[in-house]
Amino acid sequence: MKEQKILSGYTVFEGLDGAGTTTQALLLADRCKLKGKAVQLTFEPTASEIGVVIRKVLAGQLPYHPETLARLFVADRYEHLFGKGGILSLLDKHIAVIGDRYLFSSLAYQSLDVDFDIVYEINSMFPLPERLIYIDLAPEECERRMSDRDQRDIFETLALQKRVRERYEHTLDRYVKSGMKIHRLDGALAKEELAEKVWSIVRDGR
Ligand SMILES: Nc1ncnc2c1ncn2[C@@H]1O[C@H](COP(=O)(O)OP(=O)(O)OP(=O)(O)O)[C@@H](O)[C@H]1O
Ligand SMILES: Cc1cn([C@H]2C[C@H](O)[C@@H](COP(=O)(O)O)O2)c(=O)[nH]c1=O
Repeated sequence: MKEQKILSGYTVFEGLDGAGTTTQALLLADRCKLKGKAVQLTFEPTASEIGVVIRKVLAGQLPYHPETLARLFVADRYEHLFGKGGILSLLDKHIAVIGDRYLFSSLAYQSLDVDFDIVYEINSMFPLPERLIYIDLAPEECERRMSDRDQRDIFETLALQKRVRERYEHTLDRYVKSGMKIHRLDGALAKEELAEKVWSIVRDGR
C-alpha cells in the first residue's frame, strides 16, 4: 500500500446511497458554525463542468466506459483538491473541510466494473482526510429511504448497493493502517442521535 499524506482538518463522510451522508455532513457543518468554527462543506462529484458530465453518466444519459467514469472522478477530484478555492487552499486558511464523499466512493463504486487495483492506483496520488466517517446501513433500508426519488442513478439499485457495501468493507480494510482515523457509525440510528455521535468524535479530535 502506498503511503498517502494526511490532511488535518478534513473530515469525509461515506456510505451507500441513502445512508444519510448528506444529512450528517450538513448537521456537522451547522454544529461547527454554531460553535464559531470556520468550516466549508464540499461534495463529490462537484458542481464543476467535469462534475456535470459525471452527473450525466450517473443519470444514464452518457454511456461512457466505466474506466472513463473512474478517470472523470479522478479529474474532478484533482480540481476539487488542488484547484483554485479547492480543499488545500481552504485548509491552508485554517478552514475545516467536511466532504460528502471522496476517493473511497470511487473505490467502492467504480470497482464494481473496473479492477479494484486500477481504481486504487489512479487515486493513489490523493492525500487522505484526517477522518473518515462511514455510515453503515443495510441496503434494504437505504432503498426504503430512496423510495420517494423520481429518478435513480445507475448505481441506485438494491442489487448494486449490496455489492457496493461489500466493496466499502474491502476499502475500509485497506486503510486500517494508513494513519487516517476511521469511524464506522450505525446509520439506523435517528438523525439527531447519529449527529451527536459525529459531533463528539470531531469535538474530541478522534
Ligand atoms: N438517520 C436517519 N434516519 C432516518 N432517515 C434518515 C436518516 N438520515 C437521513 N435520512 C433520510 O434518508 C434520506 C436520504 O438521506 P441523505 O440524502 O442524507 O442520504 P445520502 O447518503 O446523502 O444519499 P445519496 O448519497 O444518495 O445522496 C433523506 O430523506 C433523509 O431525510
Ligand atoms: C464521489 C463518487 C461518487 N460516486 C457515486 C455515488 C453516488 O451514487 C453518486 C453521487 O450521488 P450523491 O447523491 O451526490 O451522493 O456518485 C461514484 O460512483 N464515485 C465517486 O468517486
